[in-house]
Amino acid sequence: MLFKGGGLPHESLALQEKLFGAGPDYNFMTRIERFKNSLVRVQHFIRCCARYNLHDHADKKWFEGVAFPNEVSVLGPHSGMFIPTLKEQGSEEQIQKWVPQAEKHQIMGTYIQTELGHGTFVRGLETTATYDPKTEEFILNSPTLTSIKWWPGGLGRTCNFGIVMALLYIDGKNYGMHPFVVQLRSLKTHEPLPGLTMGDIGPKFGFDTVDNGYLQFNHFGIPRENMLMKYCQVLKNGTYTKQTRNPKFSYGAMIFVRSMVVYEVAGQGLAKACTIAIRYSAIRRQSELKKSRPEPQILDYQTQQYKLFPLLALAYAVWFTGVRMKEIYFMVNNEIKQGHTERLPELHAISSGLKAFTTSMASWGIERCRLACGGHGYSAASGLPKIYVNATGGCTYEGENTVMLLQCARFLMNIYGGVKNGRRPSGSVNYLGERISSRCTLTSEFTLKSLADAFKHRAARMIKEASERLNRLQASGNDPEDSWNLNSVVLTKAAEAHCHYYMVLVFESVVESVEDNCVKDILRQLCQLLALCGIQENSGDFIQDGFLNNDQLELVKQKQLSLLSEIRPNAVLLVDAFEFHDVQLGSILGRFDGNVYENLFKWAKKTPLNKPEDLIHRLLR
Ligand SMILES: CCCCCCCCCC/C=C\CCCCCCCC(=O)SCCNC(=O)CCNC(=O)[C@H](O)C(C)(C)COP(=O)(O)OP(=O)(O)OC[C@H]1O[C@@H](n2cnc3c(N)ncnc32)[C@H](O)[C@@H]1OP(=O)(O)O
Ligand SMILES: Cc1cc2nc3c(=O)[nH]c(=O)nc-3n(C[C@H](O)[C@H](O)[C@H](O)COP(=O)(O)OP(=O)(O)OC[C@H]3O[C@@H](n4cnc5c(N)ncnc54)[C@H](O)[C@@H]3O)c2cc1C
Repeated sequence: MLFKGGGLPHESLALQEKLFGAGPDYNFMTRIERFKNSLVRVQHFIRCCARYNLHDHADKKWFEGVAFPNEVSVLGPHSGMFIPTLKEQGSEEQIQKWVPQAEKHQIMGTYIQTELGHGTFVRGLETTATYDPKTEEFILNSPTLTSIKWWPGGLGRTCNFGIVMALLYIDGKNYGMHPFVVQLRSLKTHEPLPGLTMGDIGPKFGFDTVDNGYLQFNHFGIPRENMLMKYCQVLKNGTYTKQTRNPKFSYGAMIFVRSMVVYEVAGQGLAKACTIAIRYSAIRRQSELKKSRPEPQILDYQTQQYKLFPLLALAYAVWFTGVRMKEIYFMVNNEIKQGHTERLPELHAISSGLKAFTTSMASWGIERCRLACGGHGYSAASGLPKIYVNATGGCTYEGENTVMLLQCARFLMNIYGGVKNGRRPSGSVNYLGERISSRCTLTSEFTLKSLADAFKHRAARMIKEASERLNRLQASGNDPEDSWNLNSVVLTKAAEAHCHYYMVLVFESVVESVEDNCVKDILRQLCQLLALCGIQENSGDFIQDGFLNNDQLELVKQKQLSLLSEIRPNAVLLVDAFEFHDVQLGSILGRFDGNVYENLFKWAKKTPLNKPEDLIHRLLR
């Protein structure tokens, strides 16, 4: 209950739905079967929403976790991007027109931005929306091969609507990228409308249950009222008006999803992988620690603990950081709605930075969990391959991670430059205005404060050095853009250090807020381990300026190792506390009842390759 709040009743309801709990095994299906199966589940999910009166997004999420374990369904882009963009960018009239239909799933939409030639560089998108005052229509067109829309989830076969991001042209003038609501398929026949060429982009690394698609416009007309007009309007006669506003408001959908991904993708994915690997390591016995004694649980090997417990600590850290990220998003978004846009740059920076930092760490961590399960980890029965291929998508979608770190760094450079000119920073960067001690206060006690301070020192120093290096590159004759590029590796590392500090700080604040002393002690150990592993893995950053010395580094190593033994008795309980149901884990290795071998054997017998009458059998006979 530490994590889930009021979610459990909905989860139990979802688990009672036979269609979600049973059915064919995902691992034995072809891609088309996986997709069809997911659609059947989507329809059943929609029926459940009506039956149980599920309107609140959080309530629906509990159902989705059971209905679509470790995968994204076409409901992801619909409820995560289509509806939020309508709500955030539409006028009151437009919201009234489309949101109720979308929420009742009478129309299904997606977010159509990326093109064959451009994903990262949004200003390089080529799709045009040209206003024709005679017909009062926007004419959408794909002028080049590279302008074909490519990737949007649900576009291939499912969605009948989409929000298309396109360059607005009026009277030959380009007004930049704007969002347009576009009907894509007939509501009667589900066929693509004339003027549209569309389909699925083909098999991918993961995301089998999503029909990521392509879309080419051939001078396709949509009514004037279909441009989302909360912030900008095109009047009937073609006059363009806009509220005084930040032009980056049209990037709002991206900030929203980035903010959600930290918890929904990185936090959940890594916590599930740790649950599987740690439970399995308590079941699996191998080799001998002492002659003539029973084989130990592999979790008793220090090296196994060294692989898994830092990841467990990371899973908790990312989970807590994800919860905090969501809170910050909703807080700042409310401020923005009331006209206070001051914190938008910080929100953009922290959501970009944390999205990148946590999805990269989680992706790496999930793969480590798989390796820690030995041979059985390589089997699809472990559930880990599916978790990995879907979670690692988060490193690319919604802004490729390096690019996102550079956006975070850009903000950090702006803030640091401001501090040099006497401005006081606030929020997540207020430490850049502090006098940071160059003396390390770490002692063998390793208080959370002293650990967080070490990360603060590292982030502040790396940001300062990145800024100074940028200035030096410019002073030596490089233009600002070349200087940025020549400094970009250093900049991404500074952004990572900032995010790392933020994560340690969030974890520390959670530990401080816990009242139960026993829980507090255990969480403190995890937080210490997270921080100590961070110091050791990045030790160069901490010793480069003499902040940490060799003796202290030795203490760090010793404490890390002693924490492994301290955490061991609680390790299984700590993953059980995530409260994932077996259905959500989709893993034989991670089963709650521990019946691993018996079920692996049953599962293997069911594999389609063992069916007697098939082509392979005839060929081999
Ligand atoms: C309770 C509710 C729960 C709901 C749950 C929802 C569930 C969601 C979870 C989802 C889980 C799974 C679903 C997954 C489904 C997959 C969906 C994937 C969808 C997509 O991928 S959509 C396509 C996404 N595309 C991108 O992200 C493109 C990335 N590129 C960019 O964003 C930009 O091009 C850029 C890299 C940021 C550069 O932009 P630009 O060139 O315009 O800007 P500059 O670099 O020149 O900077 C200028 C200036 O603007 C600032 N800035 C940039 N972006 C923003 C922004 N978004 N907001 C505010 N400010 C921004 C920048 O910092 C500069 O500022 P400065 O001049 O320095 O002050
Ligand atoms: C599973 C999945 C689902 C998706 N769903 C959607 C969707 O629903 N809707 C939608 O519109 N899009 C969607 N996308 C597209 C996605 O948003 C883009 O793929 C993503 O933004 C990355 O852009 P890109 O493909 O252009 O990468 P590229 O920019 O081509 O990246 C390639 C490499 O170039 C580097 N690079 C690029 N620019 C810079 C730079 N300025 N500085 C330094 N390095 C740089 C990157 O770091 C990376 O290493 C999806 C993608 C995936 C994988």
